[in-house]
Amino acid sequence: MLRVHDVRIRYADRLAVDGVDLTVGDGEVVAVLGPSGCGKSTLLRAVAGLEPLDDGTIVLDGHDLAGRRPDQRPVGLMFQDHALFPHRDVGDNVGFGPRMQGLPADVVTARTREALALVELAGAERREVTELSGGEQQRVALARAVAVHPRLLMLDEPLGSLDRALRDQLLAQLPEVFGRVGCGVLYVTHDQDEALTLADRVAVMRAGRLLQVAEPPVLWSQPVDEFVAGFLGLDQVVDVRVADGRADSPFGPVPLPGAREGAGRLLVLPDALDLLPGGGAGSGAHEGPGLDGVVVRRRFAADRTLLVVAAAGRTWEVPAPRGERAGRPGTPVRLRLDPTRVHLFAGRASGG
Ligand SMILES: Nc1ncnc2c1ncn2[C@@H]1O[C@H](COP(=O)(O)OP(=O)(O)OP(=O)(O)O)[C@@H](O)[C@H]1O
Repeated sequence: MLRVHDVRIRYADRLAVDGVDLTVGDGEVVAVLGPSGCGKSTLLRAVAGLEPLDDGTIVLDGHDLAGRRPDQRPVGLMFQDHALFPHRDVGDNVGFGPRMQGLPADVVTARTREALALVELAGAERREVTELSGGEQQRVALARAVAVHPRLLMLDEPLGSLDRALRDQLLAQLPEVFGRVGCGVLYVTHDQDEALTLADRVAVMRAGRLLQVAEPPVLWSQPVDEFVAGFLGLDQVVDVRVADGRADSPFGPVPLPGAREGAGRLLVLPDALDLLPGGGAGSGAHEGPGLDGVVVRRRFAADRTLLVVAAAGRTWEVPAPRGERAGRPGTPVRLRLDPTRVHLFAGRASGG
């Protein structure tokens, strides 16, 4: 439905967007994920018609958007600073787009009602924007973006200004809203949680270029390089040497059928490791790939407890076993590696 082809956008002497190709299908949610300054917003602004292209094309529903003003493009926009009109009430804010489209008053009213219901603010038309909480304001901004019945909904860091609890709450609601709106969605964020939670496909951007566009499980288990992995929080990477379909790693030999020979870097996925049950250091030598280490500390993540284990000159994280005394600092343990939960980075000499 949306086809961005070889788009370049230059500010003075620097390319903010450098040869980007990206598609969004009807009903598909695509997240553009990348660090601050990588060009995400510029790309989104270009699709909205707020930034001229230096090169490339943007086609929506088969129509080249070149020369179409922002208000002539069938897109809905929502930004981090929601930019609601403070002196108008909720209904006037949400009805703004449909009014600008020249729709009759009764249609504007119906669109407004429908959009507010969608974000669970039914009946809030006459409330003052200034009296709403931050989360409610963001929902009004979302309602305003969908009230125009866009073909493409574009959101730029829509949850960026919210505190953690509100952010999580809205994050949980967004998939249903997107599903009910039913149009394509382009979602810009620097937060990998948001991208992986919401998107059918994630495009990872760095310095104006897209490094990888993939479905979340693929991105997570087969990142193209260490930057993409690191940006997703995957940082358990070790040097290996591959020969005869096996990687010689600190865990011992790891089978990698078909992998290219030579030096490489092996990503150990977060779910690859557990503790050998009942195993102190030195036990389980015949249990497949493993590594002896010592518990450093416990770490509480949102929904589980992890043990930080020192082994082979670095630390690793494994799910903590149940039980009060299990995994006390100083306890010798044996890490067990699931050899199917690793990924060898395709690289110069080490690809595979
Ligand atoms: N109007 C402008 N004039 C000159 N340079 C700009 C302009 N807008 C953006 N840039 C530069 O272009 C690059 C990309 O900016 P952009 O806002 O697209 O990045 P971003 O990934 O969205 O970052 P953030 O999440 O911080 O907004 C940055 O280096 C930025 O400084």
